[in-house]
Amino acid sequence: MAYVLRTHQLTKVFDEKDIVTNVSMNIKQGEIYGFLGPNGAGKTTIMKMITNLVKPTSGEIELFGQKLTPTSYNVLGRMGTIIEYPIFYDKLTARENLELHCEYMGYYNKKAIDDALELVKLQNITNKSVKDFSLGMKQRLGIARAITTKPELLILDEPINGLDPIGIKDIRELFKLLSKEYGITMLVSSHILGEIELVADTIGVINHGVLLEEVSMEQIREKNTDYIEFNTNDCNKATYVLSQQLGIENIRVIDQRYIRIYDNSIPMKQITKTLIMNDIDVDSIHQKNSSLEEYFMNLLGGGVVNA
Ligand SMILES: Nc1ncnc2c1ncn2[C@@H]1O[C@H](COP(=O)(O)OP(=O)(O)OP(=O)(O)O)[C@@H](O)[C@H]1O
Repeated sequence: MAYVLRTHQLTKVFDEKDIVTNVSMNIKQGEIYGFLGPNGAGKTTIMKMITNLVKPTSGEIELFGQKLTPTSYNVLGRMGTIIEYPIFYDKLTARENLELHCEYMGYYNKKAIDDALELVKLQNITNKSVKDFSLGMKQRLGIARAITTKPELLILDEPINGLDPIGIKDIRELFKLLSKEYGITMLVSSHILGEIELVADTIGVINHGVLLEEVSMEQIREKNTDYIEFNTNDCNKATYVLSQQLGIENIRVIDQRYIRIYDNSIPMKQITKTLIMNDIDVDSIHQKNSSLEEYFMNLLGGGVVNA
């Protein structure tokens, strides 16, 4: 398996506070890696360490198979990044901003600028200065800037933040295009699951600086378990009866109103019968599929991951 980016036990302590702890991420060539976690989880700090903007307290970063050091300029030149909000020269146009950027990077190539502007659909906005751009246009220009130098890896920190649904859809399509057509590996952070799950091949979930899970979307979909859910006014008695009489252990009480049974071996009919025979009122009992959202909510212990 070819990895474009790996971190090994990456750790950052700021002011004696553990901000990132022993994070080992593995990003494969060509994939979109969704980096999901609530605000303040440590995503930006990790991205800054990967781009040499912040020095790790300990641990290692491996980019394109090479260990990242303070002088890894060649490796950094193979990446395009937007970390926090993209900053532009406000009075200049989109093209002028890209030209300046390319000159600064020592990579002036008119065709690359044309291609990048076309990819993000800004090729016809010729006279407008960036100060008159919408947030979505600025995000798209940020991506254009990150891809003008033909990077192999794109690192984008919350690129969808603050965009309207149409802007989000545009960016999502752009990500897929960059990944599938141009083979660019992407590390994209977000605190919103709905944005990430539609584009990512692999998801890394982080909370309080700890990587809780790194899993492919395919595996996640397989892991989504079925359960039986019913509504009752006496959850305590119901859980007691189900565990004592049917031996069901995998039970969860939601809001003191609903009970979920994660045990496929007992038929729904038998559960209903047992509850009724024990004088427990049961409203609406049904078989359900737990959603992806619940899976992540459980993992994050209620952290914000949905819009
Ligand atoms: N230079 C710094 N000095 C001290 N603390 C910092 C510094 N940079 C970040 N932090 C703290 O590290 C924690 C993680 O911040 P970080 O920006 O990495 O999180 P995040 O997951 O990207 O969240 P957000 O989406 O809100 O930016 C926060 O509590 C933040 O206050």
